[in-house]
Amino acid sequence: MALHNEAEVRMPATTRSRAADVAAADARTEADVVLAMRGVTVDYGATRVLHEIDLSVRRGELIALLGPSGSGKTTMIRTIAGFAEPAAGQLLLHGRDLAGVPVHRRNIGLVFQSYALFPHLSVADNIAYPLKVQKKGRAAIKARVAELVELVQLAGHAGKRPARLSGGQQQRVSLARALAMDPELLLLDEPLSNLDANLRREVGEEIRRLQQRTGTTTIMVTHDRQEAFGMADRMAVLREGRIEQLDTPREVYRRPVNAFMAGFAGDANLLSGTVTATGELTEVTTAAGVLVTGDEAAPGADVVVLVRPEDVRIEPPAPAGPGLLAATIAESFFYGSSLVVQADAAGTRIQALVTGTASTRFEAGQQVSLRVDARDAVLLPRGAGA
Ligand SMILES: Nc1ncnc2c1ncn2[C@@H]1O[C@H](COP(=O)(O)OP(=O)(O)OP(=O)(O)O)[C@@H](O)[C@H]1O
Repeated sequence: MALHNEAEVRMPATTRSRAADVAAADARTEADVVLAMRGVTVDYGATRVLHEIDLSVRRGELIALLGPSGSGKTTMIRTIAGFAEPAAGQLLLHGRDLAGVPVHRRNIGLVFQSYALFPHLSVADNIAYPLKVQKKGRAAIKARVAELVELVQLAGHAGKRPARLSGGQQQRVSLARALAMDPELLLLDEPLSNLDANLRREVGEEIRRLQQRTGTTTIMVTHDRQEAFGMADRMAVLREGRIEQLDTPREVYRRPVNAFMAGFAGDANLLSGTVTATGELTEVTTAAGVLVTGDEAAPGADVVVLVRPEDVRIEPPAPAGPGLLAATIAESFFYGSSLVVQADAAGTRIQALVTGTASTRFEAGQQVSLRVDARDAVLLPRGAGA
C-alpha cells in the first residue's frame, strides 16, 4: 500500500498530535470494540480478494465501506455476516471468535438493497418474523413490533403488504426487521441504491438518525461517497482488497493519504512539483506556478500538491507570487448553487468551484489570478498511489 513517505513528506504538527490523540483514544476504547477483524484474508478459489484486513469497529459507530467496483466491499460484509469463511485471520464479535458460527447465530442484523421482505406478509408480520423464529412470546412480539413500527415511522401502515409501500418505506421495514433482534452489529449492503436519487438523501439521513438513536453499531457498504460522507462516523476505503485509508470523512477529504484517495474522495487539482524553499511555510514550484503549504517536506523533494476546487479563489489579475497563480479562464459551467470554472495556469488546467455567484460571470479568455491559501494546499508524495 502506498502511504506517505515519512522521509520526504511529514504531516503538520496539528495532524501529528491528532494521530497521537487517536492512538490514545484507541487504547482507551479497546473494551468498546464491538467487531474486531484481525488479519482477515478471503480467497475465491485461487484468487485472493481480501488481504489481511485489520479493522476495529467501536460501539455505536457507523463505518462506511467504500471503494471502486470489485475492491472487495461485498466480500467483506459477507464474511462478517458468515456467508464466506476467511482463509486466514480472526473475526471477533465482542471478543467472541466467530469461526464456525453460522449466520443465524451471529446476532448480526442484515439489510440488503433489495429489501428482501416477504411479499405475502404484512409490515407487522415481516418485522415479527425473526422474533417468531426465536419463539418469543406472543405479547412480547406484539409490544416489540409496535415499538419498531413507531421507531421507523410506519404507524398506520402496519397491516399493509410491502407492495403497497414506497421504496423508502420498504427499506424502513427491512431496517425494523433487522433491528428486531437487538443485533450486536448491523450490516447495511447498499441500503439506498434502489431508491430514487432525490429520496436517497432523505432515507439516508433517516437511517443515520435511527442508527444514532438506537446506538446500533453499524457497517454500511456503499459506492456513493456523498452517502458515506453524510452518514458515517468513519469510512474505510477499500482498494484491491486492502484498506487504503480509514478515517473520519472530514480527514479522508482534507488529508487523503495519496493521490488515489485524493481523487476518490472528491474533485481534486493535483499539481506535481518540487520543494524549492522550506521554513515556516514550504514552497513548491509546479508548472502552474509557485504554491505554498503548511505541510513540511525536505528541500528538493518531488511532491504532489492537492488543492480542492472550492479552495481556489479567483481574483483580478495581479503579478504572480507564492500562492498566487496567473491564469486565463478557459470555460465555466453553471450548476445552480455553484459555478465550476476551468482555468489555464501556464498550460496547467485548474478547476475552481465558486458558490454564491448568481451575479458573477467569467468569460473565456479573461485574465485572472488564482489564490490558494497555505492551509488549503496539501502535500502528497509523488507517484504514490496515483
Ligand atoms: N463468487 C465469486 N467467485 C469468484 N470471484 C468472486 C466472487 N464474488 C466476487 N468475486 C471477485 O472478488 C472481487 C471482489 O468482489 P466484491 O463483490 O467483494 O467487490 P465490491 O467492492 O463489492 O464490488 P461492487 O462495488 O461491484 O459490488 C472481484 O474481483 C470479484 O470479481
